[in-house]
Amino acid sequence: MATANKNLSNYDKSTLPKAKDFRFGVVVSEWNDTITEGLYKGAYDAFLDNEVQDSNIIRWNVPGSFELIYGAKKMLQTQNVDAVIVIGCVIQGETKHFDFVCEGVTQGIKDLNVQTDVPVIFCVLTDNTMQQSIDRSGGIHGNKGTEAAIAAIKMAFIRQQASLTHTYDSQKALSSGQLQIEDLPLKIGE
Ligand SMILES: Nc1c(NC[C@H](O)[C@H](O)[C@H](O)CO)[nH]c(=O)[nH]c1=O
Ligand SMILES: CC(=O)[C@@H](O)COP(=O)(O)O
Repeated sequence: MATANKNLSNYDKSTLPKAKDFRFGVVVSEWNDTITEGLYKGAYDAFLDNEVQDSNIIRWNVPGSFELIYGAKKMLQTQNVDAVIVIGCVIQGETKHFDFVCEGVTQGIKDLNVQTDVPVIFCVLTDNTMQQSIDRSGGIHGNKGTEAAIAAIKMAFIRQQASLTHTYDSQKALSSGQLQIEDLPLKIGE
């Protein structure tokens, strides 16, 4: 559904997982900073509205959207976070640079979601005009930053549940005798 048909920034807190104990990283591009600051405010306000503690929101800035990839990689490698949001705003200029930046960031963030265990939420506007960016960072079409924070809360919960499920299954199988210790994958140094 196109954003123009529905403001996706409205959410019902009662339907969301409890986020009080989650820690979130947010990597923010400085390109088009009037837009990225609006996106960040949307995300930050949504986190606080869902009882995320200010001290559990870690913000780093990077020069442009292409650097969001490296920034997110170092964030999840060095910080104990349950999810990361990358915030950027790429606006079409005169050349094909827009295409390469957008594709590069998209693929890079996708790779991080495949290769690492921490969800990285894609909050990068790829707009034709500044007005489209204004409309989606707290304007008539809502705030993609708000949507990203809600997605981050949901994905952090999924990650938490998945780890519990994995641990529970193996312990349950072991205690019930269905599974012998030698059947478990050999883990060195854990
Ligand atoms: N034109 C935009 C850029 N371009 C800069 C790149 O993201 C990158 O920082 C540069 O190529 C150096 O690696 N970045 C945006 O975030 N938004 C733009 O509209
Ligand atoms: C996405 C960009 O890098 C772009 O805004 C730069 O503008 P131009 O294509 O006119 O050099």
